[in-house]
Amino acid sequence: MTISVLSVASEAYPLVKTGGLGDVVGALPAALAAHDVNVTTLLPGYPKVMAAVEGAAALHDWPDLIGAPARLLSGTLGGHKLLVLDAPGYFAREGGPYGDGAGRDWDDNWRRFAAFGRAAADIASGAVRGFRFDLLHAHDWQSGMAPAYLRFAPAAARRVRSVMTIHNIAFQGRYDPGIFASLALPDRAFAVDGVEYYGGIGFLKAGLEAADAITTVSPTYAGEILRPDFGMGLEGLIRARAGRVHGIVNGIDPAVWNPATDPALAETYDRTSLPGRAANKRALEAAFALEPDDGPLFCVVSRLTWQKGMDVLADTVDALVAGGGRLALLGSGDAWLEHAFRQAAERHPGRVGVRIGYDEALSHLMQGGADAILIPSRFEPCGLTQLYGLAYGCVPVVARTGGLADTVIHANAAALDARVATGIQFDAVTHESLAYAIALAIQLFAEPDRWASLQRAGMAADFSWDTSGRRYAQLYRELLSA
Ligand SMILES: Nc1ncnc2c1ncn2[C@@H]1O[C@H](COP(=O)(O)OP(=O)(O)O[C@H]2O[C@H](CO)[C@@H](O)[C@H](O)[C@H]2O)[C@@H](O)[C@H]1O
Repeated sequence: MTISVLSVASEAYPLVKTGGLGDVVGALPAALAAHDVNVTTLLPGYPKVMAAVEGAAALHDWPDLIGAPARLLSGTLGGHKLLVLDAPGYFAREGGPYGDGAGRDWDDNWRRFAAFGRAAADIASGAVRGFRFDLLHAHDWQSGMAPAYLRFAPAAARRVRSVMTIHNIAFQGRYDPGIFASLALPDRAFAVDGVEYYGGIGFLKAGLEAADAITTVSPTYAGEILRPDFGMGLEGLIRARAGRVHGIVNGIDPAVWNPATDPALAETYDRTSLPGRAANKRALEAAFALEPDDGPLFCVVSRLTWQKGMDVLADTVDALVAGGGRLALLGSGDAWLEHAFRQAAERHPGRVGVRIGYDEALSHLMQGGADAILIPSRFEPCGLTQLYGLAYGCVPVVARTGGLADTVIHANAAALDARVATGIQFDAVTHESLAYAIALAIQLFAEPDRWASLQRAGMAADFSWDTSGRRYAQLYRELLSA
């Protein structure tokens, strides 16, 4: 039996992406189609998303959706069904999906994403003629109210199952209790097993409490968030619902991330033609004004934040250069970290190149041209850049946490001898252990056979969506038969 799922998210590649959430939501429809699951994606009508549904006729109107009018439009996303919530009062703004160009969050984010969640629940439960879904799958706090609205719908409404996925627990959508009156929920929803969260309202909390199942994006992280240091206030709830928590690792979309076909590369290559990477290394050096040489070239493609351990990396750049390495960094985020990396580039001209900003094509060239990618995250639900690194022969050097622990095989002596190692892991996110991991990478790089073995083993690993798509499909079926 084919299952129809409404996937509800604030980002989906290629229409809107600020990070890994966009990649995963963009890849899910194809990943699940192979397992007899029909996915329709619902996105907010940001200007770029609206451009993709230009001229579409309205399928439904909400005269007053949590305080502003909205309509529903349809289009396609990579050949799969797309629904767009056109609500100009909420989404027709310049800037990013969550804030203005200067990075300040919009003051009315609670209203924007409450409206989004409300619309999702209406659509899933059949309020829009022509649409009927078996299950609603919500991603991150921006969609967290959708399962809550389903749960607190009038008793007569059709029961629709729901799944809440945590991609990043650090962002929780936490607001003052004063907004409750505007959410159009029954009074009983303001309760510890409802939308109430430490005296206020929690959007992610609401979704986690209401959903029939909770998933996160790696098995290790699913275990970590039971603990206070990773659960960030939600660990109690997650422990209470532990029987419903599943860790399903992300895959990568081979149509977008494949070094044999990638149009962003200077030269395409595969596992049998690794020397083809040299042309990409030269192009990368040119793009970052680095001295061309054959020594180890590290890269970073990351949000510049505490989560990603970028403060520790900033303290370790000098050691990396002193050891004979070079660094190309692409990222944006906290102003003080952007400043620290700009200064590092000034200290080490030709050895450290920094590009502050967001550049999708350049991120592909970095994976295709750098020798290793550094990912010193303090927590990492799954991580995608290490998966791209593995697929591209750009050896990941990662903190042993979350999905990084699950997807990289550390180059210890036994793994190297068995030729199964795919990268380097280190334990504590400190200057000392990161410097040690970088030194180990430089040492292994100096042994070309060993290094090529790391690259080839990584490129041979299977991170396609096939296995994970099957697991989501299985979970949906279990929930529908319960
Ligand atoms: N400056 C830049 N220019 C171009 N591209 C850039 C960029 N900065 C980052 N990216 C891209 O954004 C994505 C980042 O994805 P990650 O999974 O590594 O982390 P993120 O924290 O965003 O995702 C959260 O959700 C995902 C999805 O579940 C989890 O894997 C992860 O652990 C979790 O923190 C990658 O595609 C990367 O290439």
